[in-house]
Order: sequence, then structure tokens, then C-alpha cells
Amino acid sequence: MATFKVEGGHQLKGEITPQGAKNEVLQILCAVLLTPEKIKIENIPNIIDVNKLISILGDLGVKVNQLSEHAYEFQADEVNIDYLSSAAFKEDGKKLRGSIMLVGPMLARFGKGYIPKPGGDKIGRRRLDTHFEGFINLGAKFRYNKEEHFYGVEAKRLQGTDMLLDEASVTGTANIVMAAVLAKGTTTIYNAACEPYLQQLCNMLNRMGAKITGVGSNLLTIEGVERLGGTDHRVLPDMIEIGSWIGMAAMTRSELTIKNVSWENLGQIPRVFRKLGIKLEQKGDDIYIPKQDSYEIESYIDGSMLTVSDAPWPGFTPDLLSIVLVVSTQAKGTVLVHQKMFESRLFFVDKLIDMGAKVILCDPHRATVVGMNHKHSLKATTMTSPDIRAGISLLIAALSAKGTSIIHNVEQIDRGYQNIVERLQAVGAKIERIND
Ligand SMILES: CC(=O)N[C@H]1[C@@H](OP(=O)(O)OP(=O)(O)OC[C@H]2O[C@@H](n3ccc(=O)[nH]c3=O)[C@H](O)[C@@H]2O)O[C@H](CO)[C@@H](O)[C@@H]1O
Ligand SMILES: C=C(OP(=O)(O)O)C(=O)O
Repeated sequence: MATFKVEGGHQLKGEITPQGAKNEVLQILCAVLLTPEKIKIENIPNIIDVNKLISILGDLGVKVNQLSEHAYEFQADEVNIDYLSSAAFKEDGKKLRGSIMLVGPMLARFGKGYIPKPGGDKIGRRRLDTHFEGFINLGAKFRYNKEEHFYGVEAKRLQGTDMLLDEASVTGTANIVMAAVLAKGTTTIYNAACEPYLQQLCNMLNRMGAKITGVGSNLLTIEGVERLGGTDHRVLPDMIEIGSWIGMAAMTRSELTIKNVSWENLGQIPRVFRKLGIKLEQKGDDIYIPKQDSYEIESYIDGSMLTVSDAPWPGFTPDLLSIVLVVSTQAKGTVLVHQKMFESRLFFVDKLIDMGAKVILCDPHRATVVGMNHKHSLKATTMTSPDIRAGISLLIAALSAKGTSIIHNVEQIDRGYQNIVERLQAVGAKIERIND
């Protein structure tokens, strides 16, 4: 189990460039299975989850050619479908959430898709019904082995249809889109997720020859085609990393520039941090955060208390609520953080309370944070990272705290943040990795 040692209380300064987006690249990597032709992908982050998925593609027989640290070429012209039924896949497929999106492309192109219950954060129930209901709607036969938690779908040729998703699942929409592009006839998907990463996937599929319209909306129309070809694709910057660095700058009262953020794809993110009183300036495609000794949480027009909650895109992403919560502990004012989607993501506040933060966990979904306006520093402590976003939030808390903190189980953070120690050291953070 790897550990970080963090000496808090130091201001940071400089520039930080976001990595390619983890949750986009997991979709894009699965899409390489839809064509026997070459696909080149740039801006691939070097993180645990992504490397695991690339390794599964290699085990499936996809030719993987690393062109540079962040660019790869893939060619799925000799796919070994039997690997999907192997004991090795039953183990490897479990290791990340993104592996679920192998099912749609495999089903569409090879007539079968199997997957063990995928991994990812333990942040509450993470059901897969939307995915499999979508495949069943397209004519696939579904089976589920309860003992092994092993899912399977099979179909000779998928048949386009109209469907209304029971929820706007991100990976569910990506999976169904990747199945429908090679189906016979036209599919409409209503209540589709529509975040920028899904738009990126749909645009890439269209460049490969797919016929998807409605991209960016919650109604997608997909005219099935016989085959798809190769393309080049560049992954967007990771908006969750960008939000994490905004939170880190505010909490440590630092001046920071976040480079090349793709402003037009950040949705509510700048607005939510501004509501917490954090100053952000758009400079070209960068975000400049000036040093601020104090940031004051806004109230609503009628004077009532601010609530920050998550919702499917174009709402605010659930993946940044843990960061909003930690930043609020040193704001001036009070905020209610309401995590509607996941029921186990707020339990890490116990650690913040140990560090001296004023937080009341109202129930598993809601926490009230009374900001301390930097009148008292958080106290350093020893903690364990329960999930990726709680992990980065605890790291931000440790960077602002008085004294030296120890954070265990940082593999959770490494899952989604590339070279984090080196990148934070470069802006002046006192952090080192120990017990690797
Ligand atoms: C690999 C990947 O891309 N992971 C992301 C993806 O996970 P993932 O695709 O697994 O998440 P889903 O979009 O399926 O749903 C997440 C949770 O929100 C609930 N839900 C979803 C839609 C909805 O309209 N109402 C609702 O309550 C679901 O029941 C589930 O509990 O999207 C999540 C939601 O943005 C993010 O937290 C994850 O980081
Ligand atoms: C929950 C997340 O990831 P995953 O879906 O891979 O568990 C996340 O990125 O915050």
C-alpha cells in the first residue's frame, strides 16, 4: 500500500497542466474494438485505470503501439474473442469501472460481450441495468451468473429500435451508442447522457463512419452502418482534475494558473467555484486563480443558504462534490453539499472533522459545512484514502493543514491523477511518496 507524506501550510505558485480526461479515454479506448483499422489516440493520461484497460485490449489481441508517452495507435484486426470467457478476464475485467464499456463494441462487432462485475470506486450502489436493458432493446439475449457476478449478452445482429433510458447513465449511454452504431436500422436513445466526453465519443464514431445525430443533446439518433474505419482522436483535458486544482489553489491560498483547460467544455464548474467566493479569471484557454486570503460563499438572491448538488450533465458533476466540500471548510460562510447520485461518498468527512473542520453529516447524501475563513488551520493527521475523489480532497486538506499528514492507500488517487507527486512538487508542494 503506497503512502504520501505531506507537509502542509505552504503556499503554491506556478502553472499546472491538466492530464487527458480519464473518463473520456476509457470510452474512447473501448471504441477501438469497433473497427479492424488503425486508431490513433493522443493525450492519453498515464494512470492506473487507463493502463489496465490498455492491457486488457492487448490481451484481447488488439495491437497496441505506444507512439510517445501520451499517444498510442491501436488496431483490432485480430481480436481473440475467447479471452472474454477466460479466467484471466474474469479477474482483469473487475479491476476498473471503464471495462464495462468493452461489452457494447464486442457485442456489436463480434456478436457477444461478457463482463465480470466491474470495479471502480466503492461509493454506493453502481447498478448496470441501464446498460443491459439497452442491449436487450437492441435484440440481445442476456444472462447473468449470480455466483460469479458474470454478465453476458449475445446477438447475431443487433436491430435498431427506439428506447428511453431509465437514467442518463454516462457509461451506459456510451455502451449502448457503441452497440447501436453497427446495428441494422435506426436507434433513438432518449434520456441519453450528454456530457462532453460522450460528445467526444460520438464525434469520433462519426469520423469512423457512424451516423449519429443529436450529439450534445439527450436524444441521440443512430443510423446503423455495416462497418467503421480508422481515425485519429485527441482526448480533452480532465475537467475533474481542473476542478481539483481550483480547489487546491483556494484551500492553500495560492496563485495558480491551470493551462489549456478547454473552457467551453467546463460547464458549471467555474460557476460553482465562483459561488464559493473563489476568484477565477479566464486568460485565453487558461484559468488564472489569484492568491486569495479569504473567499466568501454566496447566498441565493432571497438570502437563503447555498446548496451545491450534482446532476447529470449539464448539471454539476458528482465527481467534484468531495472537492467542493473540502474547499468550503475554509470559506467564509455556510453551504449544504448534497451528493444525490452516490450514497457512500461523503463518509470521508469524518477525517475532516478529526482535522478540525466544522462539518455536520446530515445523512449519507448531505453535509453542512461551516467555513472557518482560515481563522483556524486544519490539523495534520494520518488518514486512508477511501476513493479517488475523497483521496484528492484529503490530500488538499493535508496541503492546507498545519504539520505533516500521512495518507495511506494512495493507489486510489493514482487511479486517476498522473504523476501527482512530481506535478505538485513542481508548484511548490511538500509531498513525497513513501512505502511504495
Ligand atoms: C468511468 C466513468 O466514466 N465513471 C463516471 C461515470 O460512472 P457511471 O457511468 O458508472 O455512472 P452512471 O452515470 O451510470 O450513474 C452514476 C450514479 O448516479 C445515478 N444516476 C445516474 C443518472 C441519473 O440520471 N440519475 C442518477 O441518480 C446512478 O443510479 C448511479 O448511482 O459517471 C458518473 C456520474 O457522472 C461519474 O461519477 C463516474 O466518474
Ligand atoms: C467515480 C469515479 O471513477 P470510476 O467510475 O472509475 O469509479 C471518478 O472518476 O470519480
